[in-house]
Amino acid sequence: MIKFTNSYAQLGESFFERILPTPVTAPSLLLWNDTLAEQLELSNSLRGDQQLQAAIFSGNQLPEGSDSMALAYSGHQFGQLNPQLGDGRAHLLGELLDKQGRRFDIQLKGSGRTPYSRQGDGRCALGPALREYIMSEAMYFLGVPTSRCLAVVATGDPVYRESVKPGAVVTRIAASHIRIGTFTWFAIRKDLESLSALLDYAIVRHFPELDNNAENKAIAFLDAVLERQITLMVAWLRVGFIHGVMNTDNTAISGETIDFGPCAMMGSYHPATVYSSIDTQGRYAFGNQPNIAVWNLTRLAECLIPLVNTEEKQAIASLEPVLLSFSERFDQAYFSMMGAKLGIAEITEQDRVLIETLLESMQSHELDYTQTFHQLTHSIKGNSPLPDSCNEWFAQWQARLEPGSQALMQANNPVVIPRNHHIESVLKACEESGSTAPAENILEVLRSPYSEIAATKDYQGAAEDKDASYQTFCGT
Ligand SMILES: Nc1ncnc2c1ncn2[C@@H]1O[C@H](COP(=O)(O)OP(=O)(O)OP(=O)(O)O)[C@@H](O)[C@H]1O
Ligand SMILES: [Mg+2]
Repeated sequence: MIKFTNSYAQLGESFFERILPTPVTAPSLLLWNDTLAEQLELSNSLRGDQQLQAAIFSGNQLPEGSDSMALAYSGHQFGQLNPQLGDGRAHLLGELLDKQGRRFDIQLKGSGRTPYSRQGDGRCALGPALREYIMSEAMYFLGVPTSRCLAVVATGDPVYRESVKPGAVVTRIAASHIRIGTFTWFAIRKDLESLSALLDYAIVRHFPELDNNAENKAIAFLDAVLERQITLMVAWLRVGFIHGVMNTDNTAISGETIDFGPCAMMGSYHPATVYSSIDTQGRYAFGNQPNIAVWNLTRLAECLIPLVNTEEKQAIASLEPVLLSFSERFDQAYFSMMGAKLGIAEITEQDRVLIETLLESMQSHELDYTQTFHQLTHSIKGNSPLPDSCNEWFAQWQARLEPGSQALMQANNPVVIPRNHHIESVLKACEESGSTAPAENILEVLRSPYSEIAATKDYQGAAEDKDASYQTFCGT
């Protein structure tokens, strides 16, 4: 038996709608994350029974102890408030404790309509389900805080997008699904009781080190969420990740990456890199992500105002310094990370110049972000892999290196990332052949992104056109 617990359900009816997944015609298990299943102690109860796994993780069979629900949340989408979002195609089955006692949500995505579906069909196409699985797995092994996937189950039903696609349900595991938009849901409805209960719950679940009885707990909470967002942004910037749709409904309080809809990896270094077809203004461009994180945190701070002080002005005066601290704290964390990418453990003012100069050259020469740092890692005692105009920079950098530099660089510079064109061709191959072998092959490589295995070289190459024409799409 799966040992579900349902702590979120205890928050009460204003937080969700109880709703069962809609059954599918012919569930068949495509991907199964054995290590994750093991970590969640699921393996014994499922006994490697693929039919049972397919039945449960398509939504056809509700496991005992599960309390299936769609969660309520709002969200600022591209800066505009959408008060009425919520899980329109997802069902939280319940929570599981892993071997270390950490609590995780088990959620189906693509599992049918809910009261929050609006015009949507509640479904997910196979390609995006596989994409979410592969990308989140890659991020996890790159060392980026992220939700993960346990399974992808084909439904046997068509989904209607720009063309007819095979449908799938993806099972997501996350530290929780509390989003900034969850706070917004209650704040804009002026439901202070629920808002306050949500804050208490989020503190217990994600920040147990904070004192839930402290008078200033909302401020301490904002500070803790902000710290996790800084860690997340720095991790994204380290590996070249572009989330693509950093709306407040896609920003988890836990600080994990969630929603891999239109995400992509940057090829050639340029802070303005955008691949999402709907992000015409570059709001969610690679280098703009930290700015958006602050923007999103400001929306969270607004929700917290009534919990800080009945005097709005005083509440704002207490919350504002936390938001204002982002810039300096992020700056420190960012340059420290970039220093590590260059093998420098403790960076100085001069090192900052060294970092910025390199980035400028990479931008003007359109150098590949991942390949350049990987090559630098291997050129510590060798020749420069950079264009001749960077020779002076290269000499300065080499002179700055320390005994631990190479190990530091190896730990911070992946040898392989889930490159856009490789991911797309894997998804296409899976869709056309009906086999998941191409996905399993790339996953094997992406699960050791800091060391080269036999197949790594097949996935290291940049796209011929440097992704100039690459586009990602939302709502798939
Ligand atoms: N096919 C669909 N049917 C119903 N609702 C949908 C569908 N696709 C997206 N939505 C809803 O639209 C909103 C925005 O979608 P978005 O693409 O950000 O999220 P998502 O990928 O579905 O889910 P998540 O953020 O949980 O990963 C969400 O409320 C989502 O539930
Ligand atoms: Mg979303």
